[in-house]
Amino acid sequence: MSESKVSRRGWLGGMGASAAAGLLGGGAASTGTEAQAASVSPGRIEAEVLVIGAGYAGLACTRALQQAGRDVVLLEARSRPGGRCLNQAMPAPFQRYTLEAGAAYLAPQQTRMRELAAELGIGLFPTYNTGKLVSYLNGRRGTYSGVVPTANLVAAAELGLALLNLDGLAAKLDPEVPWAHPKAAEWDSQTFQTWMDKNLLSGDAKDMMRLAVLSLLSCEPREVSLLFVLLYVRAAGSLTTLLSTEGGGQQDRVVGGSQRIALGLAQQLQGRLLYNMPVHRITQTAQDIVVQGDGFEAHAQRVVMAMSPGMAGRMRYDGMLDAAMQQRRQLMQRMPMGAIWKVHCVYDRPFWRDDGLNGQVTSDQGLTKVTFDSTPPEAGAPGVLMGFIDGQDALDACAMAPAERKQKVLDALVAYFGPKAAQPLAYSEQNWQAEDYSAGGPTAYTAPGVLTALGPALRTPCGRLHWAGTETATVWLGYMEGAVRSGERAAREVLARL
Ligand SMILES: Cc1cc2nc3c(=O)[nH]c(=O)nc-3n(C[C@H](O)[C@H](O)[C@H](O)COP(=O)(O)OP(=O)(O)OC[C@H]3O[C@@H](n4cnc5c(N)ncnc54)[C@H](O)[C@@H]3O)c2cc1C
Repeated sequence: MSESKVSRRGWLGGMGASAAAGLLGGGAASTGTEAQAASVSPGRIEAEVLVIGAGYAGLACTRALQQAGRDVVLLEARSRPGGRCLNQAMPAPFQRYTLEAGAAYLAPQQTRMRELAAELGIGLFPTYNTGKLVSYLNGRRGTYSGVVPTANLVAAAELGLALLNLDGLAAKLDPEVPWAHPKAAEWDSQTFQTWMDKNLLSGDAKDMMRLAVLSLLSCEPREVSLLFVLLYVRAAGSLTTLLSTEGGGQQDRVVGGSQRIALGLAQQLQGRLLYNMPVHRITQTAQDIVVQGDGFEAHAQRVVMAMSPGMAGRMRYDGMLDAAMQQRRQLMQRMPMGAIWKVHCVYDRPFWRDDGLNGQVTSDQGLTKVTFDSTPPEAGAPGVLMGFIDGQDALDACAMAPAERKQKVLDALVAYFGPKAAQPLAYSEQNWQAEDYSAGGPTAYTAPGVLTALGPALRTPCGRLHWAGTETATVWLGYMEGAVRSGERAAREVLARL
């Protein structure tokens, strides 16, 4: 393997103290020293391939290139790996336990993530799923089992049929080229709300379907294209798989938090992962491709952008005027992120379990409408209720004072789980809209017209520039699994061209 030429002296001179701390291993995982030791010229990095963004896509891509014997450097803006996946210490006095502020769950079908966990010796455990779910619809509280709330049997039957109908449509799509389906234009000319209005009669069924979209994409049905929803479903197998705990998207959790897998991958990269390196400009020349950020310049033969289209769209791109790049630029303006908060309420014990409840909620009101039991697996750990705030609620929550927001969350939990929920011993919240290098979550989506007009631009390389990130995946698009697979696909693309 040829050696990267990386100047440590130049970076330390050109960057602030926190950046320097990151370079010296002060971030969440040590950067190691191998690439830095190959320092030759101030402020300049040289590698065969540069990967930008150390979320799961970038980590998987860099690892695959390194395993293929290529000289690769991974540049990350933050001082930690994992991107939309973030472990946090629980608030005092429970700080020895971990909360997952971002991605948490793994489905049994998410095989690459599970293989990586196994390889790193990181265990999984089942999401607490014993007992009934709570439904809170039209101001009435009930309990149920399975995927669909049964408080209104007619609506439940209608919803069940709608799920089957959507699964049937999704199954016809080729996830590599959903825009090539004969009905793609029809499906991409309407929002999911339009489809719901045409296909669901009862208000309750519409409310529950809205909740399904909110919980999967953190956007409103009126914002997202039907074709995109079908692609999302197709990439995961079925809507039931996406919405299920046992056997589906929420089946398992990672012991110690899902960012552990990212930290483990980062550690394997032996100094090729550099933190506090936000990239601002990418220039393609006849000989190479140049990446610039605060106080550094990096040269390579190929660059992989491993982040959401919106984040990639914030760069300045020079020397790339071909049609593929013009289309990519347009796409990057047209793929907004969902809006999401994650809140955690910590209690001395998981009291809802005593009432035969598994901590999961389906609600059409309240600031948090979907909750899970996020109690850590350690014996004697405190009970934790996690709530998502999605879509319009998430946008509204940005404008609330912290005390008001917390009170609204607790009001909702009291409605679902009773008065004991009113007094958590600790409370924490994560606002993904406020994260500079995510700007929302869990994934980007497309409004009508975008996939059919610009879908191929998701993955088409632009000269020496390649695109990864979960949004470019065809399997478990929007999930950690999709991110890993997208990174490995981009690595194969690069290897074929080096
Ligand atoms: C609240 C929440 C809950 C979720 N729940 C789940 C779940 O339960 N299961 C699941 O599988 N998925 C879940 N997801 C989705 C999952 O987190 C993402 O699909 C996945 O992490 C995306 O990985 P990525 O590598 O594609 O992008 P990212 O994780 O966004 O990584 C991109 C990286 O690029 C970096 N970057 C951005 N701009 C620059 C720049 N200019 N220069 C250098 N670096 C830059 C960022 O800092 C980041 O590290 C959730 C997400 C959120 C937010």
